[in-house]
Amino acid sequence: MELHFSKYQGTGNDFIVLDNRQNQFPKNDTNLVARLCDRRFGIGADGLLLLENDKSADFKMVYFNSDGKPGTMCGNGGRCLVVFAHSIGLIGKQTTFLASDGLHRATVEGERVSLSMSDVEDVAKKRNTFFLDTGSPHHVQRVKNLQGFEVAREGRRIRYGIYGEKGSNINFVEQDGPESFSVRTYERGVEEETLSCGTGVTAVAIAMHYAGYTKASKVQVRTRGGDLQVSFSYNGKGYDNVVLEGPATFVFKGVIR
Ligand SMILES: N[C@H](CCC[C@H](N)C(=O)O)C(=O)O
Repeated sequence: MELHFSKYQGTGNDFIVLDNRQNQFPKNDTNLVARLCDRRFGIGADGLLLLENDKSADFKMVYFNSDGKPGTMCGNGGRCLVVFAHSIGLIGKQTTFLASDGLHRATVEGERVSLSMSDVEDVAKKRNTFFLDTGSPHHVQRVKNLQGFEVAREGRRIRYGIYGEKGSNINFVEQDGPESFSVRTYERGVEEETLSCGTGVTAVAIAMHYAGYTKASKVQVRTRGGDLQVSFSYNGKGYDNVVLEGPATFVFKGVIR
């Protein structure tokens, strides 16, 4: 078996990307996916993305976390897959694709991608923490001194302590200005801090607006791997017109034998 792959990254959240329109990838092989994502025994990535055929959209995104198990929606991965689809000539500047949480629209301009995200029905608030689903589940917590914060240790404790086996992604946020925030995320399925998490950044922007820390409907979010923008409309109960915008970059390609 010979598998051609590409490596992409979106604000430092990195992915192995494969064109699986011929269905040749053994996607039930959890150990293989985990091994390909392993940074010592494999190519190394936070996740693996398959581009597949779909009846109603330009393509389907199938996403696995680096533990080899199917993930829910991935915002950085979605942007990477759009750039990949554009590079193989499958799509033009506009596209619609299917992911685990439904249809997404995207616009690609070089390495910049605007990606529509799921509506957010509600935000649960508990003291200074929030829980919401932006296609993936996210805990959002305000902290002081984010750069010195023990993200992996605290993230792991909350992920297993509060959210149990199913778990959640855990985001820690500090406000930089009226419309800007810095975020660090412990990712479920990677079980480590990653340099950026797109659905997490989206969750942070919405939670901070919901709590009144920002009045802006377009928020700048800084991650360790780069900057993202999130825009949205508040409809009195939840959020719609949610768009995540930022870079997605080809890194290298290769063959697995
Ligand atoms: N890194 C991703 C996916 C986060 C969700 C994933 N870790 C899961 O819980 O399945 C992103 O949104 O950019």
